[in-house]
Amino acid sequence: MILSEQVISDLNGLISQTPESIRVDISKTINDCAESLATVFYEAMLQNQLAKGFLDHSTVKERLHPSLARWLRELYQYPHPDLSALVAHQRKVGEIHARIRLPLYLVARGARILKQRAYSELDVRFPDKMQLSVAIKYIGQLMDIALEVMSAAYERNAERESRTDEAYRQHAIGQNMAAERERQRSNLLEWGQSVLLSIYRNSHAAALPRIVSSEFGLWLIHKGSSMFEASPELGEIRASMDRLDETILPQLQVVKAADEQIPTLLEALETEVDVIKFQLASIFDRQLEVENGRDTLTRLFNRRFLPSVLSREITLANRRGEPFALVLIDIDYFKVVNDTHGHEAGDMILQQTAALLINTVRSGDFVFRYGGEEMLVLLVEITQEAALQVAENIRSRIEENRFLVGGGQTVNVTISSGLAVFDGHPDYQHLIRRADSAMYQAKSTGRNRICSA
Ligand SMILES: Nc1nc2c(ncn2[C@@H]2O[C@H](COP(=O)(O)OP(=O)(O)OP(=O)(O)O)[C@@H](O)[C@H]2O)c(=O)[nH]1
Repeated sequence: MILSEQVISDLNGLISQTPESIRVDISKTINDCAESLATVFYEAMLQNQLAKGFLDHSTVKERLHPSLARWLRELYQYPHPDLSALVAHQRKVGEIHARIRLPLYLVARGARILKQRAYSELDVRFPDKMQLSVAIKYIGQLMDIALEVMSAAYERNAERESRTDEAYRQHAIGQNMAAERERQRSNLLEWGQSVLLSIYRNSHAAALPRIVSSEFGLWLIHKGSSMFEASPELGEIRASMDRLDETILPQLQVVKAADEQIPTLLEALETEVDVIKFQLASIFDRQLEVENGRDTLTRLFNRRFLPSVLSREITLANRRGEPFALVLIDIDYFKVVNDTHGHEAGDMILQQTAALLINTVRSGDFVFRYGGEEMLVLLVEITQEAALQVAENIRSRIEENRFLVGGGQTVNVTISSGLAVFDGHPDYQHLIRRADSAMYQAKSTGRNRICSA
């Protein structure tokens, strides 16, 4: 049964369980106090700092109050003219909440406030305790059902929006990073020069160009911040920009051409520009490294994509009833290999290990570079027995392989693996933790072996 059918059947159940006389009285009660409920709701929500951000706009204020009162009257109307229209309306409300990105917990908080207030109204209107308890149940359950429909619609929409956000981010990232890096670097330097030129020409008393409105500043705020979302460098760049615009430029603005303060201020300006230059280079370099989600050394999938892939595989495994498996692989004594043959040799071994893994698994499987010398293989639609077979195949092929390390030399390495088959737990971290402890068990029981979680 799809959600709306289920909900309509629940609504019908609730209505038929609740005596008509009570539904009539509730409808009257809510009708009478809808305005005051909306007022209480609004006052309580405005005390919440976050809710305030969503509601404290005059248009919202003017509209929300009457529309909340209308919504309450419709929800508790007697008789309900059309349940599917009522459900469709709740869905629409959920979609609006998703569009404005109103957090779900605030909606739940709002519903709680309304229920509490409505219950105290009922206390007055239903002196009979038995009737009061039926009325409370009716009010509470009906609001819970409305909330359930809203949440489902909310989730669907929020997911769609976040997919679009991600697609946009990927598109932005997909642009020519190397060219963009040079362009923004030169925009930044150009801004610095324009400040110097204004001072040199002594025309700076009028206005020095603020970095935030420069070509570089506009790019950073409108494009850079979505391309490099959540990078720590962004915060550093913004802080430097603020110091430039709020402290250094205003001071430069008021000094005279020959003022001896000028060199100190220009030095401070140069330092901030250097900070931005450095952070910008590091942010771009990291992004270039990620290059379409592949690790630059091994060309394997980057670990960054692991949560997305695992969440998707868990959904697929549940839907198709076919488990998948993780094999966490760690090269044994890799530090010794590095120390003996050099870091470059180590890099070459990592590359050859990655190629061997890719050539051993099916094309529907995934291979990630999990850490320095750790790789993670995700085997789709597989049983425990078959996964163990694949892991053993990988182990023996690595053991037998002669890895080239330059200068015509070859070395042998072994790996320790931890195998964990999806056990139905919805949190992917749980599966990774199981593979991880199995791998440690393989290490502690002698290496060059596979342990199952
Ligand atoms: N060449 C190279 N070495 C790396 C890379 N990433 C990590 N390493 C090295 O891998 C080594 C891992 O060492 P440890 O974690 O101590 O483990 P181990 O020597 O492999 O020993 P066991 O795992 O206990 O068998 C460290 O020396 C890292 O420097 C890389 O990209 N290239």
